[in-house]
Amino acid sequence: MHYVVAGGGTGGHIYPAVAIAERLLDRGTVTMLARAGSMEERVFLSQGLDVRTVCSAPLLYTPRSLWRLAHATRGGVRAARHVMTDAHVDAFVGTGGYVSVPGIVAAQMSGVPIYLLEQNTVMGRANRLFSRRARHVFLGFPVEGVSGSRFTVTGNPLRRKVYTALTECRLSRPLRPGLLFIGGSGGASFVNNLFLRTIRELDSRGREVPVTVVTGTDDYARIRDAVDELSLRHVNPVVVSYEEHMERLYEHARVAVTRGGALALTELAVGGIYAVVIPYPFAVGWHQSKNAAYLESLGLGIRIEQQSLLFDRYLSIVEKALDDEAGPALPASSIFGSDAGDAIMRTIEEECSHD
Ligand SMILES: CC(=O)N[C@H]1[C@@H](OP(=O)(O)OP(=O)(O)OC[C@H]2O[C@@H](n3ccc(=O)[nH]c3=O)[C@H](O)[C@@H]2O)O[C@H](CO)[C@@H](O)[C@@H]1O
Repeated sequence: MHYVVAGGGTGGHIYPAVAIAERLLDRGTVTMLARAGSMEERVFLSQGLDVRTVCSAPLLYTPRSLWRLAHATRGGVRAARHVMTDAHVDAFVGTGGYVSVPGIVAAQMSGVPIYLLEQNTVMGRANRLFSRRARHVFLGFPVEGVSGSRFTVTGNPLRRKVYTALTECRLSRPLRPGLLFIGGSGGASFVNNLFLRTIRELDSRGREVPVTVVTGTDDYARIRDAVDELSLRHVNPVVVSYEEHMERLYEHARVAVTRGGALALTELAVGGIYAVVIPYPFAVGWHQSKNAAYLESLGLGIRIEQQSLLFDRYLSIVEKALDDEAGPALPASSIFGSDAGDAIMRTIEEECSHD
């Protein structure tokens, strides 16, 4: 079997593409589509994946017609069609981001079955436009108003190493005592500022808790300098700009303060790491807030909106969660209790082997 996979732009699109490719590689060969010089190209190559570059245009104007869109991204579609016709392709998988668009259009033109992943509780723009053309849409979270046999709530696929480490983390209770701050794949200055205020306060209370922050590359120097200036006595925080091996940070965490990105929330839920979620307030359709609400409904975390965050209340939530050695229990038959990557791979394999 030969598969083509595309997803790009941010970690929330790129890492699910890696996770699916890792599983499909057990069953055949995989070619990844990426924009030249992009984050997805760098990540795919670092994972030893076979990459072909295509150019792509933003979906800024949400074109209604596939053919108008095909025109706007014609260079990318041409390159993607070459990939589809060079070898017999059994399936195309798109995990979102602009780069998946030429892949979807090329797959449609070449008669290759299309599979899509929607990571969030709200359908993204590209998936809204293309889900009718997909043979199957995998959902990382239940999506309001979406049902039917073509849609399956699988949960979000995680990279194998991350999934294994997190599952072990959840099973080997009690959890390690660390507090982790993550602002999504690009970092978030709001989360970084909250980290500074939190460590100052925990230090003044004499609380010796291991704290790590992943700042994002843009804010790294500012936060590192600010930590040096605090001259802390009890808390000795680790400041990281970007972590290639997130499992190493998750392994030490009991609680995470995080944005509401679908992949971060999935990873925390799988690991049984309590999530204090401060959703990005400008996310399209408030999807981060809705992602967080879903986690909260399962008792796996709490949602605090940025606009209404009261520091003292927030800190008492964090401290209470840090004192809970066992962490939250995963409800029976929750979507976070099994390997979504394997489920997606099995569906694609089964459906394509009947063709
Ligand atoms: C601002 C915005 O609209 N962000 C969106 C973007 O999130 P974004 O890409 O920021 O965030 P996610 O939390 O979904 O995914 C981040 C991924 O990057 C990884 N990671 C992160 C930091 C790091 O240093 N190293 C690392 O490997 C995480 O382990 C995770 O796998 O796509 C997600 C999936 O559609 C959406 O839910 C988010 O709303």
